[in-house]
Amino acid sequence: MYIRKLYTLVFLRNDTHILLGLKKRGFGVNKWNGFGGKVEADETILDAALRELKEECCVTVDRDNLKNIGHLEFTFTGEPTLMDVRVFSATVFEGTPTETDEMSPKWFPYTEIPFEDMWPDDVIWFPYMLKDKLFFGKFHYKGYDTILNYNVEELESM
Ligand SMILES: Cc1cc(-c2ccco2)c2oc(N)nc2c1
Repeated sequence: MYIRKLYTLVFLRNDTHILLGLKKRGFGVNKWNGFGGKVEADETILDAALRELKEECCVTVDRDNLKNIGHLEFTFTGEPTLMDVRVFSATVFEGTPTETDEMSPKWFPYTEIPFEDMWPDDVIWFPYMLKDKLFFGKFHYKGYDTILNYNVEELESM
């Protein structure tokens, strides 16, 4: 029986590049990732995704243009929390990605995604995202660097 905590992760994409942010502090520091964070008690998951994106890189997305593309669950040996991460992507957005206290944004060609400086699960589920397939992945970590076991499946709908 886990304590489920909701998080969001947003990826901005165009035909050739994906926007990643280098986390400058806190959880996942020094890893490239999408933009996101905790869903607060007083907000919807979608509002949290839009809020975190704006806070972390000054970009705004119309909620109609934010697509829920995946769902990830992370558990950790010896810890009671389950991180329930809702993954979104957008191709239409307003504003220029700008560095903040939290994140340093950078556009990466799809052929140059820096997996060695990202969470170890990313290399496993990114291919689903990059092929525009909906996905559900469960990862059980030992610490924050080692995946003990995982499962990823393609979904017909979220
Ligand atoms: C354990 C873990 C957590 C997250 C996370 C924290 C907040 C939003 O996502 C990840 O993100 C990615 N790409 N792998 C991740 C692994």
